[in-house]
Amino acid sequence: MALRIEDYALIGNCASAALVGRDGSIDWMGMPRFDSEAFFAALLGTADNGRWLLAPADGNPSTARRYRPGTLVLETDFETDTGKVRIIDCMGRDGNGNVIRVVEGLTGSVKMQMELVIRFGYGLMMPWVSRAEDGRLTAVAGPERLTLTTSVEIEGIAMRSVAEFKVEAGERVCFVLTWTPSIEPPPEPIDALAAIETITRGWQRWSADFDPALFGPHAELVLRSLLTLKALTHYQTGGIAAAATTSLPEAIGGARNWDYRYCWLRDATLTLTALEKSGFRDEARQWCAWLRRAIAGAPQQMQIMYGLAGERRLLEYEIPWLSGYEHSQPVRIGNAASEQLQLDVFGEVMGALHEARRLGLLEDNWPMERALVEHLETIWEQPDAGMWEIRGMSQSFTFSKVMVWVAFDRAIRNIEEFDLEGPLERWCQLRERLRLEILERGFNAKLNSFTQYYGGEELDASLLLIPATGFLPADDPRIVGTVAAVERELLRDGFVLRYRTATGVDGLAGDEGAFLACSFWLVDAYVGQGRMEDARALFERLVGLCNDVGLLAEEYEPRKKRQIGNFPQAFSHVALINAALSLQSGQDIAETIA
Ligand SMILES: OC[C@H]1O[C@H](O[C@H]2O[C@H](CO)[C@@H](O)[C@H](O)[C@H]2O)[C@H](O)[C@@H](O)[C@@H]1O
Repeated sequence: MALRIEDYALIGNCASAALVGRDGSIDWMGMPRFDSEAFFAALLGTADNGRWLLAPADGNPSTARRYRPGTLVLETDFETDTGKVRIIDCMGRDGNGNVIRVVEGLTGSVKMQMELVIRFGYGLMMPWVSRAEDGRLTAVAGPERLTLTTSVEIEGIAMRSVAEFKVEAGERVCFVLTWTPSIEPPPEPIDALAAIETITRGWQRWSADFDPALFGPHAELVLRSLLTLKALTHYQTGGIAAAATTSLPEAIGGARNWDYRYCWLRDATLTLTALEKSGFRDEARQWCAWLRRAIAGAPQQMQIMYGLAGERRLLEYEIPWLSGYEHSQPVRIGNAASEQLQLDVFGEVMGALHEARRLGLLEDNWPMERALVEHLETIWEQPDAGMWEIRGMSQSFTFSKVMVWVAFDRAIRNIEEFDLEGPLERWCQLRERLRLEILERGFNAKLNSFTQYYGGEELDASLLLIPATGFLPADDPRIVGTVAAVERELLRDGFVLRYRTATGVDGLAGDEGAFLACSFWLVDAYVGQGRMEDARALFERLVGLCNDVGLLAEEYEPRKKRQIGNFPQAFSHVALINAALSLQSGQDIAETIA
């Protein structure tokens, strides 16, 4: 069985990623892209679905792990009765991507085991494993090839490649697993030790732009969050994956299991804002370029999410041969949310592009934005699936309408601030009409709160974001009332739920945990209302949920005290960064969505 989600750490090369367990097993990985078919899929099944174990052979070693500061180079120390070893894990881009694993003897002598089980096609396809002319192990199935370079003697036993070897203090044993298309020549061998140092320096150069003073006492965790966002950003395309995994469940044993290895405009736009506010302008520029390419075309065909290079067909299907994380089924590939109408996305896109223009990162894009807003004029009154991507009946979600307001507002500001052409008066009238409509139909005076959707009586954590849009300030009595209502209705064991699943609004069976981003938004709301003690206390509680290497999944199950949902998730880390920023500056994140 796979480990607890928080027992994994992320390594990656800004094109694909892998999860390394505390036990030394890489249980999730595909190459060359985040959304490639995994060849290690034990995370969602068993060891027979592919994994790469490298660990002491005997006993029950104690482990401690960390990233090298400012990098995605992971060090796991194993202490046994006979000695101590360190495994250094990281990924590079030699070939079409590789994993480098080095066992370093620290003290004594440790007997090690290695078990490599490659199953291409999400844990299903057994490859043909053979020796290349130079003696290296190669595994081929159809279009894919993996090549293992090591000095260790490997045996094939029961469809697995295994080895046992001893590591003495001061000794280093290297393994490099490289992915290449099978039609290309095998990869050139590399110097693993030199590559690790180069990769370390590359990440540290990136981290050098980080200014801890902006973030206060938890600056180190913020840097880890930024590194995680960077790791989820595809270096060539600029597309940002929402998470490194598919189908880690929102409730253990449940069916709310989705594929997050794609680029959501919402998540990515918020990621861009967090990166930019943290001083990482190049990423912001790259993202703008990605966005322009992805949404280029007919505005009515804009999607809420795309593949990493802007691919549009993300057909959702189930893969029944994987038993699911702790038997949480189904395991899904692709995501049908790509076909939904989610009106908030227009606000996020227009907000991000307006901000990019203000920062001088955007030129000549206005005709496309104008076309998008003109299209929005024709559809904004429709009910939608909302930012939570419900699969039940569409509704007029209040937050969606607020984000429609944002889209018109930023379009107007673009015209006014940058002297651009557009139907200013018509859009001003629409914006005002929306404002009045939202205040009338999205606010319930009896509850003294905004509601999940027009005319409803339920709460929704997305409403906590209203001050960040500029629609109303954080200290407006209607916002204060909404925050109080969220505290009353959506807090579970001190963490915020997205909404009450029991109402059936999402059309899905079962429950889910507390959505971590929402709890961070409550921190922002407290800061906005000057409730600094509450803000600090909640923030401390939340950062206490980060695993030993600073990573967060999408959700937390307070009763079982464990992380759940896809991992690590950009949304959670973006919210952590913004909350740290707002706590440090002592004010709400006015217009984070802009
Ligand atoms: O729970 C239902 C939905 O869950 C996923 O969506 C969530 O993750 C997205 C990516 O981080 C985020 O943008 C969205 O706001 C979240 O609700 C899933 O992708 C959906 O298909 C599913 O309906």
